[in-house]
Amino acid sequence: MEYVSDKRFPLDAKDYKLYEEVGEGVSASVYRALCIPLNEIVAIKVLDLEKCNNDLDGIRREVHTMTLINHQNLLRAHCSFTAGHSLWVVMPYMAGGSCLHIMKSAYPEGFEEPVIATLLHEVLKALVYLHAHGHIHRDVKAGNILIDSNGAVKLGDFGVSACMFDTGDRQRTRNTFVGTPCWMAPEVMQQLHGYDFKADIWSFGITALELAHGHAPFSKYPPMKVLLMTLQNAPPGLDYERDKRFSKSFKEMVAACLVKDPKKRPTSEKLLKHHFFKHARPVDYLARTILDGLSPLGDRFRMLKAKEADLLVQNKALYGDKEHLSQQEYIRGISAWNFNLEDLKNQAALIQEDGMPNASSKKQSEKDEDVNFPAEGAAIEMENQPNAAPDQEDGFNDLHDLDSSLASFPIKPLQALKGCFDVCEDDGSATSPRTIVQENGRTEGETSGQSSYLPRHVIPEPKKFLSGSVLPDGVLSPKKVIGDGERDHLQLKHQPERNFSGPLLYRQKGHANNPASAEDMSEGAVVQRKGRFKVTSADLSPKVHMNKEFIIAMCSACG
Ligand SMILES: Nc1ncnc2c1ncn2[C@@H]1O[C@H](COP(=O)(O)OP(=O)(O)OP(=O)(O)O)[C@@H](O)[C@H]1O
Repeated sequence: MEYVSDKRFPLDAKDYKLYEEVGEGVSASVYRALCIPLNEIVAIKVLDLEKCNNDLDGIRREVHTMTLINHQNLLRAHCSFTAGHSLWVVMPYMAGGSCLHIMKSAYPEGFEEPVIATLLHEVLKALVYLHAHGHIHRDVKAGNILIDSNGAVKLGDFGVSACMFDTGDRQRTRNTFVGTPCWMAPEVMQQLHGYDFKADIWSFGITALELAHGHAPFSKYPPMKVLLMTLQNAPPGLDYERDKRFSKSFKEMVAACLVKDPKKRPTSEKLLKHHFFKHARPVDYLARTILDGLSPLGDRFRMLKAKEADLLVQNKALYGDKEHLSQQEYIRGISAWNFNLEDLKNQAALIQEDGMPNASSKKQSEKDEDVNFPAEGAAIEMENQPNAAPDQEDGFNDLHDLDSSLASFPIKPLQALKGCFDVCEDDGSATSPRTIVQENGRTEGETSGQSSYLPRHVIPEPKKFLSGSVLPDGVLSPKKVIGDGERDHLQLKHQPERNFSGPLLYRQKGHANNPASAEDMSEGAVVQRKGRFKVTSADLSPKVHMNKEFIIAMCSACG
C-alpha cells in the first residue's frame, strides 16, 4: 500500500527545534524535534559529513532512496538539507524506537512469537516492495525496524541499500562487502558472483532469530570470527529443544531463509505466503503488548547509554579483550565494530587462541560437506535438517582452526577470505584482464591466474574513493548527549549552507594533487565504518599488499 504526503517540510534548520537525542548510529545521531511551521513532531537524523567523507556516495544513496520510496512499512524522509557541516534528514518520528532498543530495555530474551510474526510480517511487506522496485536493503536487522506509538512498523536506514537496476559504478557496489557482519549473507561475504535481493532474505532470517532470542547469532564475536563462522558453519536456526516455545512453522520459516545457497532461499513475495505469517496480527497488537508501559524513547535511550557506558568500563577493566568489547558494542545497538588492520590482526590472534584443531572441527567439516539445502520455499522437517545448527547459533562451539575451516568452505576458502579482504596476489596480472560472465549476466573483467580470486569487477574506479575532507574544519560532532543549553548551541552551529533536497551534489576534492588523498585511496581497500564494514578494492597499492601479508600471516599462523 502506498501513501502520499502533500505536506511541505521546510528546508531550513531554523524551522526546527531539536529536542532530546533518541538514537545513535554509525555516523549519525537522531533527535526528536518539532517542525515549527507545521507544528509536527519529527525525527531528525544529523549526519556529520566530515565523519562520512569516505562514504558520501552511500549518504547520497540513502537520502535519495529515502525520499523516493513510498510504502507504509518503509521510513520515508520528508526532506533533507545541510546545516553547518551536517546533513539533516527529516523523517517521521517513530516514538517506540527500534526493536533492538525495545528488546534491550524490556525484552532481553526476545519477543513472544505473535509479536515476532507481526513485526516480521510488516518488515517483509517492505522487502517485497523494495525488491519489486529493484532495491536491496542490505541492512535488515532489529536496529533498523522502527515502531510508532500506534504499533506501525517501518523499516529504516537505507545507508547501504543498493539498486538492482543501477549500472556502472553503482551496480559495482553490489560486489562490495557491505552490511553488518552478523546479519550478512554468506554470498555477500564471499563476493564471488555478486549477490542479489536474496541477501536480504538471509538477513531477514537472522533478524527473526534476533527477535526470538534478543540478540543475533554470533553477536558476541568480533567481525572476523563472525565471517568465518558464517562461512564455515552450518546456518544458524531455531532449535527444537532450546526453542520449544516457538512453533514448527516459525522454525521452518527461519530455516527457509537461512539457506546458504541464495538460489534456494524463497523470494520475499513467496515468503510472505508462508503459513507462519498467518499468525501475524494487526499492528495495534504491538502497541498493546511491547510498547505498553515503556518510558519515553529519549529516556530509554539515555538510560541504555548510561548503562552501556558503565558496562563497557567494567568489561574493559575485567577482560579488556575484543570479544567482550564487541559484545558491548552490539548491546549499544549500533554494533560498532572497528574494522581496521590492527583490529583484524588482534582478531586473528583471538581466532588462533580459540581455533583448536580437534575432532569436532573435522566432524563439522564432514557435516558441512553433507549440507542439503531445502528447496525454495519447501516445508522443512527440522528434525531431519542437517544444516540447522542451533548449538552453534550463539557461537558456543569453538571456532575451528583456519585450516579445517578452509577445508569445509563450500567454495575455495582462500577465495572467500580474499573476497573478504580483496587481496591481490600479482600486480602484473591486474593488467591482463580476462572476461568472465557473472551469474547475473553481466560481463566483467577479472584478473587472471591466481589473482582471479579477486574479481576485477570489485575493483572500483579510483574516483570511487572520496578523499580528504569534503567540508572545512570545525565540524560539529553531535555524538554526545546534549543538554538544553548545548542544544541551542548545536542548533546555532547548524546554520544551513546548501539545500541537499533533490539530487545531492557533494563537493569532492580531487585526489590527484593532494597527498592526503592518495593516502585515503590506498586505504580504500578497507573502508572502515563503525557498525558496518565495507570492503572494496582500490588499486594495487602498498596497503592492499599489507592486507595480503596479513591474510598469509594469519593463514600460516593458524595452519
Ligand atoms: N525516525 C526515527 N524515529 C525514532 N527513532 C529513530 C528514527 N530513526 C532512527 N531512530 C533511532 O536512531 C538509531 C540510529 O539511526 P540509524 O539506524 O538511521 O543510524 P545509522 O547511522 O544508519 O545506524 P546503523 O548503521 O547502526 O543502523 C536507530 O537504531 C533508532 O533507534
